Order: sequence, then structure tokens, then C-alpha cells
Amino acid sequence: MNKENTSSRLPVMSGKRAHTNSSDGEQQQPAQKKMRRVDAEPPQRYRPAASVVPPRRPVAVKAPAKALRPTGAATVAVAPARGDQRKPVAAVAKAAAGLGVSRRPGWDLKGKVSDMEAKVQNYQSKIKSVNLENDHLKDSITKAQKHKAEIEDENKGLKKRLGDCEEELEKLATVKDDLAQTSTERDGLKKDLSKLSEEHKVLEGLRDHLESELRNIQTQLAIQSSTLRQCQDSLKESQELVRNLEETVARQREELHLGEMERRKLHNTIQELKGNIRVFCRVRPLLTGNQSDVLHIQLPAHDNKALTLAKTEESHTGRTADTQKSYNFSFDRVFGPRATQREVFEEISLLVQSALDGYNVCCFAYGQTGSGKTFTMEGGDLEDLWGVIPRAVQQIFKSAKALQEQGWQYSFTASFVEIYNETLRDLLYTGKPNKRPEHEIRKGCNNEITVTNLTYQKVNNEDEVHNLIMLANQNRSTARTGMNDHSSRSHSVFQLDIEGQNSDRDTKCKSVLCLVDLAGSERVQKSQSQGDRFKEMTAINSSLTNLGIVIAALANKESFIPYRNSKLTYLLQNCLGGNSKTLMFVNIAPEEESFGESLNSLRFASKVNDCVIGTASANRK
Ligand SMILES: Nc1ncnc2c1ncn2[C@@H]1O[C@H](COP(=O)(O)OP(=O)(O)OP(=O)(O)O)[C@@H](O)[C@H]1O
Repeated sequence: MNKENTSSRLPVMSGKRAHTNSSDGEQQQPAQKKMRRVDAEPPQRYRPAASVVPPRRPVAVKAPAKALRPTGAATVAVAPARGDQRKPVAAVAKAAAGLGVSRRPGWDLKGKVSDMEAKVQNYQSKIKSVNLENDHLKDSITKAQKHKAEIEDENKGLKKRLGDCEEELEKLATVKDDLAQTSTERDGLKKDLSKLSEEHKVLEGLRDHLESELRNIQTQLAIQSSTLRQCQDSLKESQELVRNLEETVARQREELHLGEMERRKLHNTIQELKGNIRVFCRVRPLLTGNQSDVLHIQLPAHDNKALTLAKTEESHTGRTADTQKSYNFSFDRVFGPRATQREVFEEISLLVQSALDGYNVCCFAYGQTGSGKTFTMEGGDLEDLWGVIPRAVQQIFKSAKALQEQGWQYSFTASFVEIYNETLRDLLYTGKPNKRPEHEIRKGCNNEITVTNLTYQKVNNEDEVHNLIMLANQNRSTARTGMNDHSSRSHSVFQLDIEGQNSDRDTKCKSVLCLVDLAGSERVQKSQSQGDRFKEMTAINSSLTNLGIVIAALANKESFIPYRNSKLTYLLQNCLGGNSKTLMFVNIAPEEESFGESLNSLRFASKVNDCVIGTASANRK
């Protein structure tokens, strides 16, 4: 280090050259003077020069390389690289420092001067070199300053650019945030997009499906439109057909109505021809024993209208043979013991039809106790065993329904009354037994017969009537236990008031169907009956006798008909006589001991059968 500091890179004057320059006398003097000072402090004089041109300074200015290369400093810096220029400077320095120069003895002034001159020359050379170097350095400084200015400019530019870049960077940072946000949004949107894509796919699938369905529907629509047109055409045809049919129906209705009226007329004519009062005889089967044991009642196989009662009378004296007595009877119809309820009803169903046609109809069963009156009129619980009343009710409601098609509307009112000892009892009564009201038969101004306080029950169907019949039977059985079974000794009268209206034709009809189970007709010897029994029998006989009288009076067309003689005839007033059709069942018990009663019943029935009552006319308005 010291070596470097002490050695100058400046070119050192060679001794030869010092000699050459020594010819310049003016320059040698100051050189000699200066030599002393050089001797005094030779290293200090070179140090500044070495510090002025630091060997590495130009190299330190590295950036920008482009700007450095052309400067003079580079040239100065390169100087050490030359090498050969350094050697003279070192030699001069050595010389100046007295190195390599042998110390001259005091007397060798010449030598000393020569050394001094060499030193001066060396210094001058150094000065030149320094000046040159200085110029170079100045030039380098200028260039460096210029370069610095350029760099500063450039730096400014760069700073400005840096600012711009920073600004841009800041902006970019915002943009980055935006970008991040955008990226997040994009991710979200991507997800949404993927979802939407899926949905889109689904929707597309749905659309395809719907389109396919639409095509199907359109096809169906086209087919249905075609069908509709066909239907419309056929509807028109049908409407035309319906109009024609309606006209036909109206015409046929008219014809039907006329036919119905004609039928009623003819039906009535037939009934009249058959007789407005008819008598059917019915023989009850034996309840015990063999039917073939019944010998006294003969029913001819070929004639269902005849009956013979036969009896062998023993000779009182025993001298004459027993006499055979026969009693022949003829009625509208005779039913043997094997006749079913259905067969019996078939014969009277035409009469029941007359009731719907507006004719009063009365059907009663006459006969001794136990001869089968109640069985004939009411029958048993099973449908096969149904008697006249339930079958008549069934037929009435069935026919009424059928007649609805011809515009007929019917209403029905039922009542059920019992006559015991000339006292009326309401069999449809549902109040307290001790509060039973009294009843009176009244005749209204329109000749209608009504019973006061009697239950007149509107009925709409068969079942309702059956319920009423059951109620009546209950009432009768209650009376039976309380009053020593008077049912056989009382008349029961079931009455169905029928009102029909054909609003299309403004036609109305009104009639009464009376179905009567009479009290037992057996005659009891006056001597054998006493008290209440005698009173009962008197009442029964009286009413039955009056019934016969009334029928006979009607047959004889008498001016006065004694209806009021008994409650029974008074109640049945409208069902007997000119405006009605009457059917009487005479019931016969097959037991031989009943022969007498049977004979009496048949005689009574024969009298009735002989009657021809008026000409029935329908109650039409
Ligand atoms: N045609 C018949 N076939 C079968 N059984 C019958 C027939 N007629 C009546 N009977 C039976 O004979 C019995 C007496 O008949 P029913 O009660 O009808 O007589 P009735 O004349 O009404 O007697 P009453 O005057 O006492 O009321 C009953 O058990 C009944 O079931």
C-alpha cells in the first residue's frame, strides 16, 4: 500500500532525458531550488496526484456502460493498463526520492545538480503528465457531469417512469383487487354458468319432452278435432233424430193416453160385465189331519166356480135309508184348500187396478171365526204368504209409478179402523192408551165419509204402508189381551184414499180402496151366550145382517139404503153402491163340525152374489 502510495503512475523522466532537458538553463535553477524541498518531503508532493486520479475511480462508474465508454476518464483509467507508462513515473519517483541514486558526496555538486535537474525534469514531466491527466480528468468530469446530467435526466425519466409505473402499479393493485374480485365473480359466474348450463340442459330436455308432448297433443287435438267434427255432424243428426223421436213420443204419448183412457173404459166394462159385486169362495185347508178326509165339501175339478156341500142325514126312525143332502153353490170363483195367496190375488188384481183408475173398490172377507179371513186379507210375514192387503198395496204403488210416465201423479192416505160392538177404534193410534179419543163417522157436503179424530197417514211407498199394518196389528194384539181377544169379534177396515192427477191432460181422479176383515159370522144360540158375549154377537150379527140388507137394497135399487143402521155399512157407504166395485170373499172352514156355519156363510154369500149393483162410474173431474 505504501508502495502504491509512494509510487506514482505518472511517467518518470529517464536520466538520459534529464540530461537532454538540462540544456534549458532557466528551468534548471528553480529545479535545483525545488530539489531541496523535494528532498525534504518528496512523498507528500505526490500523494495528492495519486489521490486526484484514483486508479479505480473510472471503473467504479459502471452504469450505464454506454455513457462511460466514450469519456476521457476511461482513457485515464485505462492508462494503468498500458503498463509501460507507469514504469517511467516510478523511476522518476524513485529518482525524486533518491532511491536508486547513490548518495553523492558533499563535494559532488555537479552530480547533485544533475540529480536535481533530473528531479526537476521529472517533476515537470510529472506536471505535464498531471496536467494532461488533469485535462483528461476535466474532460472526464465534463463528460461525467454530462453523463451525470444525462443520467440524472435519465434518472428523472426513470423516476418519472417509476412514478408512472408505481401509479400504474397502484392502479394495477386496484386492478389486481378488481381482478381478484372479478376472478371470484368469474368463479361464481362460472359456477352459475355451470349450474345454468345444467339447468339449460334440463330445460332443453324438458323442452324436448314438452315439444314431444305438444306434438302428441297436437296430433291428438287434430284427431279430436276430426272426432269433434264427426260428433258435431252426428249430433246434428241425433238432434234431428231426437226432434223426430220427440214428435213421435208426443204422438205416442197422446196415443198412449187415449189408449190408457180406452183401457180404463174397457177394463171397467169388463168389471161391469163380471158384475160390480163379485163373490169369491175360499176353502181353508185342514189345519190338522188329511185333506182327503174332507168329504162334505166337493169342488168339481172341471168347474172353478162351483162348490157343493154334502151331508148324509140319518133316518130318525131308522126305518128309512139315510138321505144324502147336497147344497150347490156357484160363485165368481171358488178356491180350494190348495190355492195359493198369489192365485187368489191374481183374480182380484184387476179390481185393485180399478181403484187406481178412479173407481171405489171394496173387498171384504166374510166367514165364521177361524175360516181364514185374516189369512186371506193379511196373510203371513213371508212374501209368498202375503194376503190381499200387502199385495194390493204393492200393486198400487207399482202401477202408480208406471203411470208417472204418462203424466200421472198419485198421492195416498192410509187409515186403519176397528169396529167392535159398534164402537170405532183407531188402529194407527200412537198416543197414551187412556187418552184414546172417541170417533164419529161424518158425511161431508161432497158425500165424503170421514171419521173424526182418526189417523189419516200420508204414505209414499209400500214400506210405509207395511209399517202401518204392523202398527195396526200391534194395536189389535194389545186390545186382544186387554179385552179377552175380541179381534175375531171385530171388523177391521183398512182404507187407502187415492188421488191421481194428470197435469198434462188436466185430469184428476179420486177413489178409495177398502179392504175389510169382517168379524166371525158364526151364529150363537141366544141361550148359549150371555152378558158381553151376547152383546158382541148381537152387534156382529146386526152389522153383518145390515151389510146384507144394504147390498140387497142396492141390488133392488131401493130409494132408501139403510147405511146408517150399522157403523160398518155407514163407514163403507162410498165403497158400496153405484159408484163402487165390491168383492166379497166367503171363507169356509173344512172341518165337518163347521158344516152349519159354512152353509150359512155360503147362503149369505149367494144372496150377495145374486145382487147386481148399479153401474160404477169413475170419480173423474
Ligand atoms: N188358506 C190357508 N192356508 C193355510 N192356513 C190357513 C189358511 N187359511 C187360514 N189358515 C190358518 O187358519 C187359522 C185361522 O185363520 P184366520 O185367523 O185367518 O181365521 P179368521 O177367520 O180370520 O179367524 P178370526 O175370525 O178369529 O179372525 C190360522 O192359523 C191361519 O193361519
